[in-house]
Amino acid sequence: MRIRPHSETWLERPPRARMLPQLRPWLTDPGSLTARIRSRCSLFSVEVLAQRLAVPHPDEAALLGLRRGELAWLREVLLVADGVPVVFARSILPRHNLRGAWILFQGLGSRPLGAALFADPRIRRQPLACTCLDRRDARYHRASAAVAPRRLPPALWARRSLFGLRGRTLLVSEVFLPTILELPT
Ligand SMILES: C=C(O[C@@H]1C=C(C(=O)O)C=C[C@H]1O)C(=O)O
Repeated sequence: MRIRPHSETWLERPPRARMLPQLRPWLTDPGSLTARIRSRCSLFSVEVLAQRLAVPHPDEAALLGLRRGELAWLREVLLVADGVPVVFARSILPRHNLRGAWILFQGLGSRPLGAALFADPRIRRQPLACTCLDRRDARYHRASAAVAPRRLPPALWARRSLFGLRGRTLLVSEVFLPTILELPT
């Protein structure tokens, strides 16, 4: 089934009307998501799903200043709290960024990207934006495949932001699975 690129709208602030109040802090906390989850569970882990060259989603490419169809480094993971996946995360790094400052991307393995990003005072996070991804978006299906056979609701809230280090940029997107609400807010 071909999923046509869907141009969703990324909002600066989550709409109050369409969102469970307990989800809102997860979408707006500017700190490390890894740290926030770790502080709310006993056992945290990162399940690496993919780490390879790939063509970003059109709106990801636009945000990173890449041409449509231009390859970039993709890392997709599940953040797992006490054995339960709670976030599907997708990070995109332009290929020319891999050398030098961003070499960390390659050596991470199952260590959380956030632990490296937030440990470096030189790294700057740009403002968060959020959207609701549904079956029209290929990333919804990536998240759905990652958690199968667990079923997902028809739409998932997600957030994203750019990280910058010496003019190089990394785009981190985080899709919140319904199980995130089982953690203390
Ligand atoms: C940016 C962070 O890193 C988290 C860990 C990721 C990974 O290991 O690939 C990806 C996205 C984030 O949810 C964070 O902790 O805030």
